[in-house]
Amino acid sequence: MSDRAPAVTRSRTAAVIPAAGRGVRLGPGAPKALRALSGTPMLVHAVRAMAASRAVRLVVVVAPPDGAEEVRTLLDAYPLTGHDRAELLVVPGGETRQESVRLGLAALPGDITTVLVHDAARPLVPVDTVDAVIAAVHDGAPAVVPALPLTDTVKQVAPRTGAAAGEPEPVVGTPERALLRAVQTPQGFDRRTLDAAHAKFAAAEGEGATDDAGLVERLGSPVVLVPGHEEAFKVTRPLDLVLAEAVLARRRANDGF
Ligand SMILES: Nc1ccn([C@@H]2O[C@H](COP(=O)(O)OP(=O)(O)OP(=O)(O)O)[C@@H](O)[C@H]2O)c(=O)n1
Ligand SMILES: C[C@](O)(CO)[C@H](O)COP(=O)(O)O
Repeated sequence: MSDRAPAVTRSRTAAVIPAAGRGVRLGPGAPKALRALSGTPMLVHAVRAMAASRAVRLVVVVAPPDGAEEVRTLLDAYPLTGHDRAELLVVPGGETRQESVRLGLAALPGDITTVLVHDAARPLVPVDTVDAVIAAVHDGAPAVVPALPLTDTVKQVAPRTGAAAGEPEPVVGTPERALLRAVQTPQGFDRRTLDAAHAKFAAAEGEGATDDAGLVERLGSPVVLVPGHEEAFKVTRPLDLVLAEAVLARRRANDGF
């Protein structure tokens, strides 16, 4: 666990965890955040990952719109202990990730100045990555994103409507891979910057903003990257569950996690 964040900043940093998605790409079953990894709900892993940072005083979990009570009950069964003892709030979410984050931000107390936004679907992010994001915000960056270089080459295609799935798609370009990064969460923000971005672009809900830093970019504010971590991958498809179980098994074997 990092001790980089001084105690004085602890009271001003909060994490918002959007956890209101269905997990359609994971296949049928409970909402994704409530599914178990090594016997513990994915959301609990994500909450612990945020609370593991000494800088994080409050974690706001954004639950499915009709599931806030169920999520509160679930989290009560996994109390935070020791270094992880942050305050926990649960609020109902919305129809899109952007709307869910906006509802989470609305629940933050007025004295919070630094906000992390972290997908429940990235349950295994290491605390050193969390602390690196927080440290960069505290050093003055208004928006900080953990990111990794790509391993696949990426092709660009033209926007198409009505094409059948699996139909061959014409390629229109190949962006230079060395200039691309795959971005993760937690993304960290100066609270006023993130509030302004969500307020200004609320009307654009569902129109292509796939992360919060993207809204800050649209504001014209600078966004910087810090190194991400391969264990911060997003559990999206069934194979990702296999990888997550393998990571947890390796952690147990290495250090009794
Ligand atoms: N209306 C929504 C949609 C998504 N999310 C959250 O945003 C994060 C990233 O979304 P994603 O991985 O796409 O999750 P789902 O939307 O659940 O997945 P899918 O698109 O496969 O249904 C997840 O923690 C998810 O719970 C949310 O809080 N509210
Ligand atoms: C925020 C994010 O995790 C950054 O990679 C990602 O954009 C979320 O996308 P999703 O389609 O909602 O999973």
